[in-house]
Amino acid sequence: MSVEVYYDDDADLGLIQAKKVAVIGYGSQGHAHALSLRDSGVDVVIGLPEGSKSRPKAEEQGLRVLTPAEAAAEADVIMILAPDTAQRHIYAESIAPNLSAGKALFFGHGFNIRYGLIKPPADVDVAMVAPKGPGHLVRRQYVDGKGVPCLVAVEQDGSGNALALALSYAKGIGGTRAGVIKTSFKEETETDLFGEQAVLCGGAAALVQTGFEVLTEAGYAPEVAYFECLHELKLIVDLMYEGGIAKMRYSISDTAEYGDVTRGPRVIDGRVKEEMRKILGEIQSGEFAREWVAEDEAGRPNFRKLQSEGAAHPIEETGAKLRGMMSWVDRPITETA
Ligand SMILES: NC(=O)C1=CN([C@@H]2O[C@H](COP(=O)(O)OP(=O)(O)OC[C@H]3O[C@@H](n4cnc5c(N)ncnc54)[C@H](OP(=O)(O)O)[C@@H]3O)[C@@H](O)[C@H]2O)C=CC1
Ligand SMILES: CC[C@](O)(C(C)=O)C(=O)O
Ligand SMILES: [Mg+2]
Ligand SMILES: [Mg+2]
Repeated sequence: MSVEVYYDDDADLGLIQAKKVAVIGYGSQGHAHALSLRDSGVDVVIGLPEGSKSRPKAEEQGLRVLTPAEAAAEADVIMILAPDTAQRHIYAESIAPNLSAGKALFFGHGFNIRYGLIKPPADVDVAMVAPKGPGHLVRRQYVDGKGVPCLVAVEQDGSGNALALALSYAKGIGGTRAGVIKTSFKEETETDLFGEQAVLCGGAAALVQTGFEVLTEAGYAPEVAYFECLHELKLIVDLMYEGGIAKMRYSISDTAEYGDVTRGPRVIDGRVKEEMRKILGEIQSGEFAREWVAEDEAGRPNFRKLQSEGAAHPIEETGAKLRGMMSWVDRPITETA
């Protein structure tokens, strides 16, 4: 199945420049979209509740900040970049009353539409521009003249022009510099959740922590284990990013490559693949979404406990000490780039 990939020449920045855009939320994605759209010549307003800790950050950047309802009322395009679990409440209280016919409702991830938590009226555009990368790097890449690839999708095309508008928005945040793939809300949501759970975040973090534990429990120095299992992973993944697994294997020693092809499949074996299939099934059936919404509504007790355990893992203390010695690595997260 071939996909459509759009680049700078396929998108007209003028479409989004002609609209007023409300970015609801100013966190990882919100600050990146808002600042890059503004730098692309778009009229942007931020929607945040009174008392939000993000307000001073947006105001320091010279952005106009209103409440979500006021921002939605002013805007032609409303991009929701608040936490997924908060979006249905923000929509009901602040956006729906201000979502008149002809406006566009945009998302950075399809969770609330895919699982039926938000049901917009038929006379508005509903589209998604979902960067395939963390917001702080979306902004950093834009500033550096590069871009993070994005997915776009159109759920409702009230105007008949929703795809062109989404592509224009994607160009405004640098996405079309790297490539923008047209997909559906369903495909984006299910693949994004799978990727972050099984591979990018859940899988990778568990792999790193487990490797670190095996080495340190066997008596090796935590510092050596940290460099081996975490720090060097970035350098190995950099080669994969540049030229695939083939380029990584070209650069490593043949001893490493032999160990890679004979031992890797013993670590990530049939049982792991079967578990990945189960995780995908929970995403497809809506089980994960129901669990996450219920956990959030209960005040996130299990999530908070697991977050604390992760933060207390010995690899964090070792890493903090070592990164402190490498000024180029210990780079603060900033919303001001
Ligand atoms: N993080 C990422 O890189 C990616 C995220 N996404 C998607 O982007 C969306 C935003 O995620 P992310 O950037 O991580 O979110 P963050 O948690 O980083 O930021 C959320 C922002 O929303 C604000 N907020 C919280 N409650 C409300 C409210 N009731 N009304 C308005 N604003 C509110 C927060 O303000 P305060 O400071 O006051 O809490 C904060 O500014 C999600 O749909 C996510 O799935 C997609 C791709 C990657
Ligand atoms: C990989 C995590 C992510 O999906 C992302 C940065 O793309 C997220 O939801 O934060
Ligand atoms: Mg993602
Ligand atoms: Mg995600």
